[in-house]
Amino acid sequence: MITDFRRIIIAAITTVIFLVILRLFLKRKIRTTKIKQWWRLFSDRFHDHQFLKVPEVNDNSQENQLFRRVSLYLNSLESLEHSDYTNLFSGPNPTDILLSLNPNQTLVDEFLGARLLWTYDVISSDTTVTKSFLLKIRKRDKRRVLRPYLQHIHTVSDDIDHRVRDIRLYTNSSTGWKTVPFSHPATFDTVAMDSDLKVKVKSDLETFLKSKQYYHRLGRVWRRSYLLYGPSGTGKSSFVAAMAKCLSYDVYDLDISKVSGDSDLKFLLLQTSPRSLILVEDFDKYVAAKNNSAPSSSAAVTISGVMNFMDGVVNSCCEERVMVFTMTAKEDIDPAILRPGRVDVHIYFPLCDFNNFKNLASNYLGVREHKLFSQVEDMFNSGVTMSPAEIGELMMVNRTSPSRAIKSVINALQTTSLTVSGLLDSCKGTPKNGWRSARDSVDESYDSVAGIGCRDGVKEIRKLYGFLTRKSGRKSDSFDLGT
Ligand SMILES: Nc1ncnc2c1ncn2[C@@H]1O[C@H](COP(=O)(O)OP(=O)(O)OP(=O)(O)O)[C@@H](O)[C@H]1O
Ligand SMILES: [Mg+2]
Repeated sequence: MITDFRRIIIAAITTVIFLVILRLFLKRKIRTTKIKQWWRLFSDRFHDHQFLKVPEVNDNSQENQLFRRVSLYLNSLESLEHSDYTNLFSGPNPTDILLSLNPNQTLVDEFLGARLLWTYDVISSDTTVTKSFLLKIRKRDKRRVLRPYLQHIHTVSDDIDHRVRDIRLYTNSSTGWKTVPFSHPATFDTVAMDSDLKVKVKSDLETFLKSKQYYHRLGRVWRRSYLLYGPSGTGKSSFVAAMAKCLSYDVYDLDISKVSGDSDLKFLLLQTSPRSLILVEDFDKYVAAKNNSAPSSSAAVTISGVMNFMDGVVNSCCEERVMVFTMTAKEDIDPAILRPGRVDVHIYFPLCDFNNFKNLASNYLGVREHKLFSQVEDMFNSGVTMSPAEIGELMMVNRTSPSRAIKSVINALQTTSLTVSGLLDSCKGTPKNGWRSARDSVDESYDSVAGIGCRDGVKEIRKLYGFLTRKSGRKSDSFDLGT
Protein backbone atom coordinates (compact mmCIF):
# COMPACT_ATOMS: atom_id res chain seq x y z
CA MET A 1 0.00 0.00 0.00
CA ILE A 2 2.76 2.39 1.08
CA THR A 3 4.86 1.37 -1.94
CA ASP A 4 1.94 2.22 -4.25
CA PHE A 5 1.52 5.60 -2.61
CA ARG A 6 5.25 6.28 -3.03
CA ARG A 7 5.05 5.35 -6.72
CA ILE A 8 2.21 7.80 -7.30
CA ILE A 9 4.14 10.58 -5.55
CA ILE A 10 7.25 9.87 -7.65
CA ALA A 11 5.18 9.82 -10.91
CA ALA A 12 3.53 13.15 -9.99
CA ILE A 13 6.89 14.80 -9.15
CA THR A 14 8.42 13.47 -12.41
CA THR A 15 5.49 14.88 -14.45
CA VAL A 16 5.78 18.29 -12.80
CA ILE A 17 9.55 18.38 -13.42
CA PHE A 18 8.98 17.36 -17.05
CA LEU A 19 6.37 20.12 -17.56
CA VAL A 20 8.63 22.75 -15.99
CA ILE A 21 11.52 21.73 -18.28
CA LEU A 22 9.24 21.74 -21.33
CA ARG A 23 8.00 25.21 -20.45
CA LEU A 24 11.52 26.52 -20.00
CA PHE A 25 12.54 24.95 -23.31
CA LEU A 26 9.59 26.49 -25.21
CA LYS A 27 10.21 29.87 -23.62
CA ARG A 28 13.84 29.64 -24.72
CA LYS A 29 12.79 28.74 -28.24
CA ILE A 30 10.45 31.73 -28.38
CA ARG A 31 13.23 33.88 -27.00
CA THR A 32 15.63 32.54 -29.64
CA THR A 33 13.12 33.33 -32.38
CA LYS A 34 12.76 36.87 -31.07
CA ILE A 35 16.53 37.28 -30.93
CA LYS A 36 16.77 35.98 -34.50
CA GLN A 37 14.14 38.51 -35.59
CA TRP A 38 15.98 41.39 -33.97
CA TRP A 39 19.27 40.21 -35.48
CA ARG A 40 17.67 40.13 -38.95
CA LEU A 41 16.25 43.63 -38.50
CA PHE A 42 19.68 44.82 -37.45
CA SER A 43 21.55 43.08 -40.28
CA ASP A 44 18.97 44.33 -42.83
CA ARG A 45 20.27 47.84 -42.13
CA PHE A 46 23.57 46.93 -43.79
CA HIS A 47 21.98 45.72 -47.04
CA ASP A 48 20.52 47.61 -49.99
CA HIS A 49 16.88 46.78 -50.60
CA GLN A 50 14.51 47.22 -53.45
CA PHE A 51 10.82 47.91 -52.92
CA LEU A 52 8.22 46.62 -55.37
CA LYS A 53 4.64 47.76 -55.14
CA VAL A 54 1.62 45.73 -56.29
CA PRO A 55 -1.42 48.08 -56.38
CA GLU A 56 -4.97 46.74 -56.31
CA VAL A 57 -6.05 48.59 -59.48
CA ASN A 58 -4.18 49.82 -62.53
CA ASP A 59 -4.34 53.32 -64.06
CA ASN A 60 -7.59 52.46 -65.86
CA SER A 61 -9.19 51.44 -62.55
CA GLN A 62 -9.13 47.80 -63.65
CA GLU A 63 -8.42 45.14 -61.07
CA ASN A 64 -4.75 44.17 -60.98
CA GLN A 65 -4.71 40.40 -61.19
CA LEU A 66 -1.29 40.22 -59.55
CA PHE A 67 -2.70 41.91 -56.45
CA ARG A 68 -5.37 39.22 -56.18
CA ARG A 69 -2.78 36.47 -56.68
CA VAL A 70 -0.42 37.92 -54.07
CA SER A 71 -3.32 38.24 -51.64
CA LEU A 72 -4.32 34.57 -52.15
CA TYR A 73 -0.69 33.50 -51.81
CA LEU A 74 0.11 35.47 -48.65
CA ASN A 75 -3.11 34.47 -46.93
CA SER A 76 -2.17 30.84 -47.50
CA LEU A 77 1.32 31.12 -45.94
CA GLU A 78 2.04 29.18 -42.81
CA SER A 79 3.92 32.17 -41.39
CA LEU A 80 0.59 34.05 -41.29
CA GLU A 81 -0.70 31.47 -38.81
CA HIS A 82 2.27 32.17 -36.53
CA SER A 83 2.28 35.94 -36.92
CA ASP A 84 1.46 38.18 -33.97
CA TYR A 85 -1.76 39.44 -35.54
CA THR A 86 -4.13 37.75 -38.00
CA ASN A 87 -7.71 38.30 -39.16
CA LEU A 88 -10.00 35.29 -39.09
CA PHE A 89 -12.96 34.93 -41.45
CA SER A 90 -15.44 32.15 -41.96
CA GLY A 91 -15.15 30.47 -45.37
CA PRO A 92 -17.78 29.27 -47.85
CA ASN A 93 -18.38 26.21 -45.66
CA PRO A 94 -19.37 26.90 -42.05
CA THR A 95 -16.39 24.87 -40.78
CA ASP A 96 -13.82 26.77 -42.88
CA ILE A 97 -11.72 29.41 -41.15
CA LEU A 98 -9.76 31.69 -43.45
CA LEU A 99 -6.77 33.78 -42.40
CA SER A 100 -6.15 37.20 -43.81
CA LEU A 101 -3.48 39.85 -43.40
CA ASN A 102 -4.31 42.92 -41.39
CA PRO A 103 -3.80 46.38 -42.97
CA ASN A 104 -0.19 47.57 -42.57
CA GLN A 105 0.90 44.18 -41.28
CA THR A 106 4.25 42.77 -42.47
CA LEU A 107 4.81 39.13 -43.28
CA VAL A 108 8.10 37.35 -43.92
CA ASP A 109 8.43 34.74 -46.63
CA GLU A 110 11.47 32.70 -47.61
CA PHE A 111 12.23 31.48 -51.10
CA LEU A 112 15.42 29.89 -52.47
CA GLY A 113 17.26 31.07 -49.36
CA ALA A 114 16.17 34.71 -49.74
CA ARG A 115 14.01 36.64 -47.30
CA LEU A 116 11.06 38.52 -48.73
CA LEU A 117 9.08 40.98 -46.65
CA TRP A 118 5.52 41.81 -47.63
CA THR A 119 3.56 44.73 -46.19
CA TYR A 120 -0.14 45.18 -46.79
CA ASP A 121 -0.62 48.93 -47.27
CA VAL A 122 -4.08 50.42 -46.88
CA ILE A 123 -4.50 54.17 -47.24
CA SER A 124 -7.97 55.60 -46.59
CA SER A 125 -9.24 59.04 -47.41
CA ASP A 126 -12.80 60.41 -47.15
CA THR A 127 -13.88 58.98 -50.49
CA THR A 128 -11.34 56.33 -51.47
CA VAL A 129 -9.44 53.40 -50.04
CA THR A 130 -6.17 52.53 -51.79
CA LYS A 131 -4.75 49.08 -51.21
CA SER A 132 -1.42 47.65 -52.27
CA PHE A 133 1.19 45.08 -51.32
CA LEU A 134 4.77 46.23 -50.88
CA LEU A 135 7.56 43.72 -51.39
CA LYS A 136 10.95 44.38 -49.81
CA ILE A 137 13.79 42.32 -51.19
CA ARG A 138 17.57 42.56 -50.89
CA LYS A 139 19.06 43.89 -54.11
CA ARG A 140 21.61 41.09 -53.95
CA ASP A 141 18.80 38.48 -54.05
CA LYS A 142 16.53 40.23 -56.54
CA ARG A 143 18.17 39.15 -59.77
CA ARG A 144 18.42 35.51 -58.65
CA VAL A 145 15.04 35.14 -56.95
CA LEU A 146 12.40 37.60 -58.18
CA ARG A 147 11.38 35.95 -61.45
CA PRO A 148 11.05 32.39 -60.07
CA TYR A 149 9.36 33.80 -56.95
CA LEU A 150 6.64 35.55 -58.97
CA GLN A 151 6.20 32.38 -61.00
CA HIS A 152 5.83 30.47 -57.73
CA ILE A 153 3.14 32.94 -56.58
CA HIS A 154 1.28 32.36 -59.87
CA THR A 155 1.40 28.60 -59.50
CA VAL A 156 0.31 28.58 -55.86
CA SER A 157 -2.51 31.11 -56.38
CA ASP A 158 -3.77 29.20 -59.45
CA ASP A 159 -3.89 26.08 -57.36
CA ILE A 160 -5.79 27.84 -54.55
CA ASP A 161 -8.10 29.41 -57.11
CA HIS A 162 -9.10 26.03 -58.41
CA ARG A 163 -9.39 24.41 -55.00
CA VAL A 164 -11.18 26.97 -52.86
CA ARG A 165 -12.39 29.66 -55.18
CA ASP A 166 -15.40 31.21 -53.55
CA ILE A 167 -17.45 32.94 -56.20
CA ARG A 168 -18.29 36.57 -55.59
CA LEU A 169 -21.33 38.55 -56.62
CA TYR A 170 -20.80 42.15 -57.77
CA THR A 171 -23.66 44.63 -58.03
CA ASN A 172 -23.37 48.13 -59.43
CA SER A 173 -24.21 51.29 -57.52
CA SER A 174 -23.55 54.95 -58.21
CA THR A 175 -20.00 54.51 -56.89
CA GLY A 176 -19.05 51.42 -58.92
CA TRP A 177 -19.19 47.71 -58.12
CA LYS A 178 -19.97 46.40 -54.65
CA THR A 179 -19.23 42.82 -53.78
CA VAL A 180 -20.51 40.07 -51.49
CA PRO A 181 -19.93 36.30 -51.50
CA PHE A 182 -22.09 34.57 -54.08
CA SER A 183 -24.22 32.05 -52.23
CA HIS A 184 -27.00 31.09 -54.68
CA PRO A 185 -27.61 27.37 -54.08
CA ALA A 186 -28.80 26.49 -57.62
CA THR A 187 -26.76 24.02 -59.66
CA PHE A 188 -27.36 22.27 -62.98
CA ASP A 189 -28.79 19.37 -60.98
CA THR A 190 -31.42 21.48 -59.22
CA VAL A 191 -32.75 23.26 -62.33
CA ALA A 192 -35.47 21.17 -63.97
CA MET A 193 -35.16 21.40 -67.74
CA ASP A 194 -34.70 19.23 -70.79
CA SER A 195 -31.73 16.98 -69.99
CA ASP A 196 -30.26 17.09 -73.52
CA LEU A 197 -30.34 20.86 -73.42
CA LYS A 198 -28.61 20.87 -70.04
CA VAL A 199 -25.86 18.59 -71.35
CA LYS A 200 -25.42 20.82 -74.42
CA VAL A 201 -25.05 23.98 -72.35
CA LYS A 202 -22.66 22.31 -69.90
CA SER A 203 -20.45 21.01 -72.66
CA ASP A 204 -20.59 24.41 -74.42
CA LEU A 205 -19.30 26.08 -71.24
CA GLU A 206 -16.64 23.44 -70.67
CA THR A 207 -15.45 23.74 -74.26
CA PHE A 208 -15.30 27.51 -73.85
CA LEU A 209 -13.11 27.17 -70.75
CA LYS A 210 -10.58 25.10 -72.67
CA SER A 211 -10.59 27.15 -75.85
CA LYS A 212 -8.27 30.07 -75.19
CA GLN A 213 -5.69 28.91 -77.76
CA TYR A 214 -8.39 28.08 -80.29
CA TYR A 215 -9.99 31.54 -80.06
CA HIS A 216 -6.59 33.20 -80.35
CA ARG A 217 -5.62 31.10 -83.35
CA LEU A 218 -8.77 32.40 -85.06
CA GLY A 219 -7.90 35.95 -84.04
CA ARG A 220 -11.00 36.11 -81.85
CA VAL A 221 -11.38 37.44 -78.34
CA TRP A 222 -11.97 34.67 -75.81
CA ARG A 223 -15.54 35.41 -74.71
CA ARG A 224 -19.01 34.00 -75.18
CA SER A 225 -22.49 35.39 -74.69
CA TYR A 226 -25.83 33.77 -74.00
CA LEU A 227 -29.44 34.86 -74.17
CA LEU A 228 -31.81 33.09 -71.76
CA TYR A 229 -35.40 33.85 -72.62
CA GLY A 230 -38.77 32.51 -71.57
CA PRO A 231 -41.72 33.22 -69.27
CA SER A 232 -41.29 34.34 -65.71
CA GLY A 233 -40.47 31.66 -63.13
CA THR A 234 -38.97 29.16 -65.56
CA GLY A 235 -35.52 29.11 -63.98
CA LYS A 236 -33.48 31.63 -65.98
CA SER A 237 -31.86 33.33 -62.98
CA SER A 238 -31.31 29.98 -61.26
CA PHE A 239 -29.64 28.74 -64.43
CA VAL A 240 -27.27 31.72 -64.44
CA ALA A 241 -26.17 30.75 -60.93
CA ALA A 242 -25.58 27.20 -62.13
CA MET A 243 -23.55 28.52 -65.09
CA ALA A 244 -21.37 30.67 -62.81
CA LYS A 245 -20.69 27.70 -60.54
CA CYS A 246 -19.88 25.44 -63.47
CA LEU A 247 -17.39 28.04 -64.75
CA SER A 248 -16.26 29.04 -61.27
CA TYR A 249 -16.62 32.64 -62.44
CA ASP A 250 -17.58 35.69 -60.39
CA VAL A 251 -20.95 37.21 -61.27
CA TYR A 252 -21.30 40.90 -62.18
CA ASP A 253 -25.04 41.58 -61.96
CA LEU A 254 -25.47 44.77 -63.94
CA ASP A 255 -28.58 46.85 -63.18
CA ILE A 256 -28.75 49.19 -66.17
CA SER A 257 -31.35 51.39 -64.46
CA LYS A 258 -28.67 52.45 -61.97
CA VAL A 259 -26.21 53.44 -64.68
CA SER A 260 -25.88 57.18 -65.15
CA GLY A 261 -25.03 57.12 -68.87
CA ASP A 262 -23.26 55.39 -71.73
CA SER A 263 -19.77 56.26 -70.53
CA ASP A 264 -20.60 54.98 -67.04
CA LEU A 265 -21.71 51.72 -68.63
CA LYS A 266 -18.40 51.41 -70.44
CA PHE A 267 -16.49 52.24 -67.28
CA LEU A 268 -18.34 49.51 -65.34
CA LEU A 269 -17.47 47.00 -68.03
CA LEU A 270 -13.80 47.95 -67.90
CA GLN A 271 -13.85 47.43 -64.14
CA THR A 272 -14.94 43.80 -64.41
CA SER A 273 -12.19 41.21 -63.98
CA PRO A 274 -11.33 38.19 -66.12
CA ARG A 275 -13.03 34.90 -65.28
CA SER A 276 -16.34 36.64 -64.75
CA LEU A 277 -19.92 36.29 -65.87
CA ILE A 278 -21.60 39.61 -66.66
CA LEU A 279 -25.34 39.32 -66.19
CA VAL A 280 -27.99 41.72 -67.48
CA GLU A 281 -31.45 40.65 -66.28
CA ASP A 282 -34.65 41.78 -68.02
CA PHE A 283 -32.61 42.97 -70.96
CA ASP A 284 -35.79 43.54 -73.04
CA LYS A 285 -36.62 46.51 -70.78
CA TYR A 286 -33.68 48.36 -72.31
CA VAL A 287 -33.73 47.23 -75.92
CA ALA A 288 -37.33 46.28 -76.80
CA ALA A 289 -37.91 49.31 -78.94
CA LYS A 290 -39.16 47.70 -82.14
CA ASN A 291 -42.77 48.55 -81.47
CA ASN A 292 -42.17 51.66 -79.36
CA SER A 293 -40.22 54.72 -80.24
CA ALA A 294 -37.94 54.30 -77.22
CA PRO A 295 -37.14 51.58 -74.69
CA SER A 296 -39.67 51.43 -71.88
CA SER A 297 -37.04 51.91 -69.21
CA SER A 298 -36.19 55.27 -67.78
CA ALA A 299 -32.49 54.40 -67.76
CA ALA A 300 -30.03 57.03 -68.83
CA VAL A 301 -28.31 54.75 -71.32
CA THR A 302 -29.12 54.71 -75.02
CA ILE A 303 -29.60 51.66 -77.22
CA SER A 304 -26.36 52.43 -78.99
CA GLY A 305 -24.69 52.66 -75.56
CA VAL A 306 -26.05 49.22 -74.72
CA MET A 307 -24.87 47.83 -78.06
CA ASN A 308 -21.41 49.30 -77.53
CA PHE A 309 -21.42 47.68 -74.12
CA MET A 310 -22.24 44.31 -75.71
CA ASP A 311 -19.53 44.83 -78.32
CA GLY A 312 -17.18 46.18 -75.66
CA VAL A 313 -16.65 42.64 -74.54
CA VAL A 314 -15.05 42.12 -77.94
CA ASN A 315 -12.21 44.38 -76.82
CA SER A 316 -9.12 42.44 -75.92
CA CYS A 317 -9.14 44.08 -72.47
CA CYS A 318 -12.30 42.15 -71.71
CA GLU A 319 -11.16 38.60 -72.34
CA GLU A 320 -12.25 35.52 -70.45
CA ARG A 321 -15.75 36.85 -69.92
CA VAL A 322 -19.15 35.25 -70.33
CA MET A 323 -22.12 37.57 -70.85
CA VAL A 324 -25.66 36.48 -70.07
CA PHE A 325 -28.81 38.40 -70.94
CA THR A 326 -32.23 37.31 -69.70
CA MET A 327 -35.65 38.35 -71.01
CA THR A 328 -39.17 37.02 -71.29
CA ALA A 329 -39.45 37.14 -75.10
CA LYS A 330 -37.22 38.21 -77.93
CA GLU A 331 -39.86 38.91 -80.57
CA ASP A 332 -39.86 42.66 -79.97
CA ILE A 333 -36.10 42.97 -80.06
CA ASP A 334 -34.34 44.26 -83.13
CA PRO A 335 -32.50 41.18 -84.52
CA ALA A 336 -29.37 43.32 -84.99
CA ILE A 337 -29.06 43.52 -81.20
CA LEU A 338 -29.11 39.76 -80.86
CA ARG A 339 -27.02 38.93 -83.92
CA PRO A 340 -24.25 36.31 -83.69
CA GLY A 341 -21.15 37.93 -82.30
CA ARG A 342 -23.20 39.97 -79.89
CA VAL A 343 -25.14 36.98 -78.60
CA ASP A 344 -23.73 33.57 -79.51
CA VAL A 345 -26.21 31.16 -77.92
CA HIS A 346 -29.97 31.52 -77.47
CA ILE A 347 -31.59 29.26 -74.86
CA TYR A 348 -35.34 29.07 -74.50
CA PHE A 349 -36.86 28.36 -71.07
CA PRO A 350 -40.37 26.92 -71.50
CA LEU A 351 -43.15 26.48 -69.00
CA CYS A 352 -43.33 23.12 -67.30
CA ASP A 353 -43.93 19.92 -69.27
CA PHE A 354 -44.40 16.45 -67.82
CA ASN A 355 -40.67 15.65 -67.87
CA ASN A 356 -39.81 18.82 -66.00
CA PHE A 357 -42.64 18.08 -63.57
CA LYS A 358 -41.05 14.68 -62.85
CA ASN A 359 -37.69 16.38 -62.31
CA LEU A 360 -39.28 18.78 -59.85
CA ALA A 361 -41.12 15.95 -58.05
CA SER A 362 -37.82 14.10 -57.70
CA ASN A 363 -35.98 17.17 -56.36
CA TYR A 364 -38.71 18.65 -54.15
CA LEU A 365 -40.55 15.50 -52.98
CA GLY A 366 -38.03 12.73 -53.50
CA VAL A 367 -40.48 10.70 -55.61
CA ARG A 368 -39.65 9.27 -59.03
CA GLU A 369 -42.91 7.38 -59.55
CA HIS A 370 -46.41 7.92 -58.20
CA LYS A 371 -49.88 6.65 -59.01
CA LEU A 372 -51.08 10.20 -59.72
CA PHE A 373 -48.38 10.81 -62.35
CA SER A 374 -50.55 9.47 -65.20
CA GLN A 375 -53.24 12.04 -64.34
CA VAL A 376 -50.65 14.82 -64.32
CA GLU A 377 -49.26 13.60 -67.64
CA ASP A 378 -52.75 13.71 -69.19
CA MET A 379 -53.16 17.30 -68.05
CA PHE A 380 -49.82 18.37 -69.52
CA ASN A 381 -50.63 16.51 -72.73
CA SER A 382 -53.89 18.43 -73.00
CA GLY A 383 -51.82 21.62 -73.21
CA VAL A 384 -52.36 23.06 -69.75
CA THR A 385 -49.26 24.10 -67.90
CA MET A 386 -47.72 26.34 -65.24
CA SER A 387 -44.28 27.70 -64.50
CA PRO A 388 -41.76 25.51 -62.64
CA ALA A 389 -41.67 28.26 -59.97
CA GLU A 390 -45.41 27.84 -59.30
CA ILE A 391 -45.24 24.06 -59.30
CA GLY A 392 -42.11 24.09 -57.12
CA GLU A 393 -43.86 26.33 -54.60
CA LEU A 394 -46.87 23.98 -54.35
CA MET A 395 -44.54 21.03 -53.86
CA MET A 396 -42.54 22.84 -51.24
CA VAL A 397 -45.48 23.79 -49.01
CA ASN A 398 -46.85 20.22 -49.24
CA ARG A 399 -43.52 18.43 -49.09
CA THR A 400 -44.48 16.33 -46.06
CA SER A 401 -47.04 14.47 -48.17
CA PRO A 402 -46.13 13.76 -51.83
CA SER A 403 -49.72 12.70 -52.64
CA ARG A 404 -51.10 15.98 -51.29
CA ALA A 405 -48.43 17.91 -53.17
CA ILE A 406 -49.22 16.22 -56.50
CA LYS A 407 -52.96 16.64 -55.92
CA SER A 408 -52.45 20.35 -55.28
CA VAL A 409 -50.54 20.61 -58.57
CA ILE A 410 -53.40 18.83 -60.38
CA ASN A 411 -55.93 21.22 -58.80
CA ALA A 412 -53.84 24.24 -59.75
CA LEU A 413 -53.50 22.99 -63.34
CA GLN A 414 -57.29 22.50 -63.52
CA THR A 415 -57.93 25.99 -62.15
CA THR A 416 -55.42 27.47 -64.59
CA SER A 417 -57.13 25.72 -67.47
CA LEU A 418 -60.58 26.97 -66.46
CA THR A 419 -59.46 30.52 -65.70
CA VAL A 420 -57.60 31.02 -68.94
CA SER A 421 -60.22 29.43 -71.18
CA GLY A 422 -62.89 31.56 -69.42
CA LEU A 423 -60.91 34.75 -69.98
CA LEU A 424 -60.31 33.95 -73.62
CA ASP A 425 -63.92 33.03 -74.23
CA SER A 426 -65.12 36.30 -72.75
CA CYS A 427 -62.76 38.12 -75.10
CA LYS A 428 -63.76 36.31 -78.24
CA GLY A 429 -67.42 36.02 -77.36
CA THR A 430 -67.32 32.42 -78.57
CA PRO A 431 -67.74 29.74 -75.93
CA LYS A 432 -64.82 27.35 -75.82
CA ASN A 433 -64.54 24.26 -73.70
CA GLY A 434 -61.00 22.93 -73.59
CA TRP A 435 -57.76 24.53 -72.67
CA ARG A 436 -56.11 23.30 -75.86
CA SER A 437 -58.45 25.26 -78.12
CA ALA A 438 -58.13 28.30 -75.88
CA ARG A 439 -54.35 28.16 -76.00
CA ASP A 440 -54.27 27.66 -79.73
CA SER A 441 -56.29 30.79 -80.22
CA VAL A 442 -54.11 33.11 -78.16
CA ASP A 443 -52.21 34.61 -81.08
CA GLU A 444 -55.29 34.86 -83.25
CA SER A 445 -57.21 36.71 -80.51
CA TYR A 446 -54.35 39.09 -79.92
CA ASP A 447 -54.17 40.08 -83.54
CA SER A 448 -57.84 40.28 -84.41
CA VAL A 449 -59.67 41.62 -81.35
CA ALA A 450 -59.86 45.37 -81.62
CA GLY A 451 -61.36 46.19 -78.21
CA ILE A 452 -58.80 47.48 -75.75
CA GLY A 453 -60.29 45.49 -72.85
CA CYS A 454 -60.02 42.19 -74.66
CA ARG A 455 -56.61 42.99 -75.97
CA ASP A 456 -55.53 43.80 -72.45
CA GLY A 457 -57.19 40.61 -71.22
CA VAL A 458 -55.20 38.50 -73.63
CA LYS A 459 -52.06 40.45 -72.86
CA GLU A 460 -52.69 39.69 -69.23
CA ILE A 461 -53.03 36.00 -70.00
CA ARG A 462 -49.82 36.12 -71.99
CA LYS A 463 -48.08 37.78 -69.09
CA LEU A 464 -49.51 35.40 -66.57
CA TYR A 465 -48.90 32.17 -68.33
CA GLY A 466 -46.07 33.07 -70.63
CA PHE A 467 -47.77 32.03 -73.82
CA LEU A 468 -46.26 34.72 -75.89
CA THR A 469 -45.89 33.17 -79.29
CA ARG A 470 -44.22 29.97 -78.20
CA LYS A 471 -45.69 26.80 -76.91
CA SER A 472 -44.38 25.27 -73.76
CA GLY A 473 -43.26 21.95 -75.20
CA ARG A 474 -41.05 23.47 -77.87
CA LYS A 475 -37.61 21.94 -77.63
CA SER A 476 -36.07 21.65 -81.01
CA ASP A 477 -34.61 25.15 -81.16
CA SER A 478 -34.32 25.84 -77.44
CA PHE A 479 -30.54 25.69 -77.76
CA ASP A 480 -29.89 27.85 -80.71
CA LEU A 481 -26.19 28.27 -81.44
CA GLY A 482 -25.29 31.34 -83.40
CA THR A 483 -28.94 32.22 -83.84
N1 LIG B 1 -36.70 24.98 -64.08
C1 LIG B 1 -36.71 25.08 -62.76
N2 LIG B 1 -36.25 24.09 -61.99
C2 LIG B 1 -36.24 24.18 -60.65
N3 LIG B 1 -36.70 25.25 -59.97
C3 LIG B 1 -37.17 26.27 -60.70
C4 LIG B 1 -37.19 26.24 -62.11
N4 LIG B 1 -37.73 27.41 -62.55
C5 LIG B 1 -38.00 28.12 -61.46
N5 LIG B 1 -37.67 27.45 -60.36
C6 LIG B 1 -37.80 27.95 -58.98
O1 LIG B 1 -38.64 29.08 -59.03
C7 LIG B 1 -38.03 30.22 -58.43
C8 LIG B 1 -37.88 31.35 -59.44
O2 LIG B 1 -36.96 30.93 -60.45
P1 LIG B 1 -36.06 31.96 -61.27
O3 LIG B 1 -35.91 33.21 -60.50
O4 LIG B 1 -34.81 31.25 -61.66
O5 LIG B 1 -36.99 32.20 -62.53
P2 LIG B 1 -36.81 33.28 -63.68
O6 LIG B 1 -37.05 32.57 -64.97
O7 LIG B 1 -35.52 33.97 -63.53
O8 LIG B 1 -38.01 34.26 -63.41
P3 LIG B 1 -38.13 35.83 -63.81
O9 LIG B 1 -38.19 35.89 -65.31
O10 LIG B 1 -39.39 36.26 -63.16
O11 LIG B 1 -36.92 36.51 -63.26
C9 LIG B 1 -36.73 29.75 -57.85
O12 LIG B 1 -36.90 29.57 -56.48
C10 LIG B 1 -36.43 28.43 -58.50
O13 LIG B 1 -35.88 27.54 -57.61
MG1 LIG C 1 -34.99 35.96 -63.12
